[in-house]
Amino acid sequence: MRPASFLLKNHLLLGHFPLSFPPKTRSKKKNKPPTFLLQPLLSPPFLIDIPPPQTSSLANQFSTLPMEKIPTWVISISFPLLLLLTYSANAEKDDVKLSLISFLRKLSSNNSRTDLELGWNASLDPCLNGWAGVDCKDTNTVRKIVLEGLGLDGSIDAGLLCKAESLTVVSLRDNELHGQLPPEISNCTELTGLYLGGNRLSGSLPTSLSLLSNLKRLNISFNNFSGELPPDLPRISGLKTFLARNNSLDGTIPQLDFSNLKEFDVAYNRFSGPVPEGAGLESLVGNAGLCGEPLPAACPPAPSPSPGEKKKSKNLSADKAIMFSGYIALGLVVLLFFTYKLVYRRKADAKKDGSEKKAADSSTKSSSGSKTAASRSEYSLPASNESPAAVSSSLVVLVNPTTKELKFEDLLKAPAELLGRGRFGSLYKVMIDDTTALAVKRIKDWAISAEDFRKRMERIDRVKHPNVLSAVAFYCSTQEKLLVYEYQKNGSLFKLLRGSQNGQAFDWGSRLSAAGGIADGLAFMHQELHDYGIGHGNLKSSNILIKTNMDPCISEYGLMTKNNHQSPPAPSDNIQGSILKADIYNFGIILLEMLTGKVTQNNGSELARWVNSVVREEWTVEVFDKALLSSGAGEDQMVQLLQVALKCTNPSPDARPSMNQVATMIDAIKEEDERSIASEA
Ligand SMILES: Nc1ncnc2c1ncn2[C@@H]1O[C@H](COP(=O)(O)OP(=O)(O)OP(=O)(O)O)[C@@H](O)[C@H]1O
Repeated sequence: MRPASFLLKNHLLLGHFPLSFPPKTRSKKKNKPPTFLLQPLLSPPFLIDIPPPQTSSLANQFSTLPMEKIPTWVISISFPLLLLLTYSANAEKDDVKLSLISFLRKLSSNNSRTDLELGWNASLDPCLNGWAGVDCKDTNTVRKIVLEGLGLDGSIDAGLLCKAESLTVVSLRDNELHGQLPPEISNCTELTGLYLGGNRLSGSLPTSLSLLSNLKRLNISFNNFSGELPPDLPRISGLKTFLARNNSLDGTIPQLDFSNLKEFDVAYNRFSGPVPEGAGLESLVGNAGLCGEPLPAACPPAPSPSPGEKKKSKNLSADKAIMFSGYIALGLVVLLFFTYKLVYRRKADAKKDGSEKKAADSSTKSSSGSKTAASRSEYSLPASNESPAAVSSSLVVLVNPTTKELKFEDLLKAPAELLGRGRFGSLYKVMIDDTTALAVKRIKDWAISAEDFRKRMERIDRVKHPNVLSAVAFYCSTQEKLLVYEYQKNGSLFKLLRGSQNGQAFDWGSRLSAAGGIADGLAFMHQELHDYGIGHGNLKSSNILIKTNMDPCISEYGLMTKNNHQSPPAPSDNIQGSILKADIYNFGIILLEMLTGKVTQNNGSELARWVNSVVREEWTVEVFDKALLSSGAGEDQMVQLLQVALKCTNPSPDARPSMNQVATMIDAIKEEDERSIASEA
C-alpha cells in the first residue's frame, strides 16, 4: 500500500486544479485555427504554460496605450501574432508534458497508478504544481527527473523522455526496469548525469551514448547489460564517474581519460584484454580475461608483425640489400651456432635433472601468456620461494575420500584458473586430474602464525554440518596460506539470485529452504565454536555455494577474523559488532537479497536502509521480488521472513537474535508454509 500521506497530497493537488482541461486542448496541434487558439488565454488554469512575467508585461503594454491611438492595422497583425507565439510555446510544453507522462507510464507496468500517485497529471504544470521527482529551472523547464527505488518495473522510452530537451539529470536507480537503453537517449543532449544502477536493464549500450558530450556521471552498475562498451566512449571528455560494476559487459575497456575520472568501476563483468592505463585494482576484479598492471596477470606479448609488415620495414633498395647480404649471411651463421650450443646444453641439463626441466617448461608456458598460464604463475608462487621438501610437509590434508593422496606438488603442477580476487584473497579452480576439481583460496595479508593457523583450521574441521563446506586441505608457511575446497560446479547463491533476475527459476519454496539450510549451518557452527570466538567473518551470498543436490553450503568458514586484513575497517564495522554478531547481520542481508531479488556487492547496508525505509512508509509489499509473488509465495510467510531479516540487520548488535533463535524462527515459517500448501491442496 502506498502511504496515505502521499495519496492525500495528490488529492489535494488534484483538488486545487480539478480535471477541467477540455479534452480538445489536450490534443491540440500547432496548426489549429485561430478561434481555437484563444482558449488557452481565456481560462486561468490554462495559463500555467505561459511564464507569468511575460504574459503580464505584454498585456500591460496594450492596456497602457489608449486603444484609439493604435492604428487598426497594428492591432489586426499583432494580436494573431501574439496568440500564435503564445500558442506554439504552449503546444510545445504540452507536447513535452504528455511525452513525459507517457514515458512514466512505460516505466511501470502498473502505469495508471504510478502517474496518479506521482501527480504527473496533464492538467498540472510539472514545474509549478510539483510533479513528484521533477525539478525545474526558472519554474519553466524540466531539468531533473529523479525516480529512485519506486519499484518501477517497465522499460525506458528514451524517445519520449528526451522530448524534454533541457534535461540535465535522469536518475532511475534501484527500480526493476528491464529492456534496453534505447539509442534515442542521445537526444537528451544536455544530460550531465544518467543514473540507472540497480535495475534489470539488458542488451548492449547504444553507441549513440558517446554523443552525450556533456555527460559527467554515468552509473549503470548492477544491471544485466552485455556486449561491448561503445568504442567512442572516450569522446565524452568530461566524464567524472563511470560505474558499470556487476553487468555482463565484455570486450576490451576503452582508454578513458583517467586523469579526469574520479570514480571508475567495472568489477564483475566479462571484460578481457589489457587494462586501460590508470584504472585501480579494486575497480577491475571479477573480470577473468583482463591482464596487465595493476593485475598480476601479464598480457601476452604483442603478436609479431605479419610477413607483409616485415617486408615493409625491410624496404631496402636492391643495391643496399646486396651490400648487406654478406653481413647478414655471416650473422646467420653465428646465430645458428649459438642457438645450437644453447639447445644442446639445455638438453643435457634437462637429462640431468627432471624437475628442472619442468621448471623450464612452466616458465616457457607462462611466457606464452595464456590466461591459465598467467594465473598459474602467481598461484604457484610458493614453489619458487620454498624448497619442495618444506612445501610438501606443510600441506595438511584433512580426511576426504577424493583427496586422500593429495600432495602439494599436485596442486602446483595442475592447471589453475583464476575464479575471483576478493578483498581477502584470490580463488583458483585447480584440476588435479580429469575428474577432480578443487577450489584453492590464497589468503592475503593475514598476520597469523603457521601454528595458530593450523590449530584454527583443525578446530573448524572437527565441526561438520551438511550446510557447511569443509576444507579438504590447507597449507601454511610464513609467506603463504592456502585453503583447499571441493569445487562446487553449481556456483553460488549470488549467481542463482542474479540468474533469477534474468528469468531463471528460483522459486519461493527453494529460497525458503535455502534460508533454513544456511541458518541451520551457521547456528551449528556458532554454537560449536562459540568458546573459541570463531565465526565466519565474511558471510555473503557469493560464499554460499550450491551443492549438487541443490542444498546450500556455507564456504570459507572461519577464514576471517576482525583484524586479519590490512585495509581500514569498513564504516559498517561499528554496526556489525563482534564477529558472531556480524555473521547474524550478514545473514540478514542474505535474507533481504533472497526476498527482494536484489543482490549486493558491498556490506549490504544500502539494501538494509532501503528496505527499512520502504517498510517504515508502509509500502512493505513493494520490497518483495515480483518473481516471488508469481511463484506461489504466501504473503504472510514472506512478511514473517522479512521480519526475521530486519531483526538480524538491527543496527544495534545486541538487539539481534542469536543464530539459534533465527534458525528456530525460520523453521516455524517453513512449517507454516508447508501447512498452507497442504491446506490449499
Ligand atoms: N568451492 C567453490 N566452488 C566453486 N565456486 C566457488 C567456490 N568457492 C568460491 N567460489 C566462487 O568463486 C568466485 C570467487 O570467489 P572468491 O572467494 O574469490 O570471491 P569473494 O567471495 O567475492 O571474495 P572474498 O571471499 O575474498 O571476499 C565467487 O563467485 C564464489 O562464489
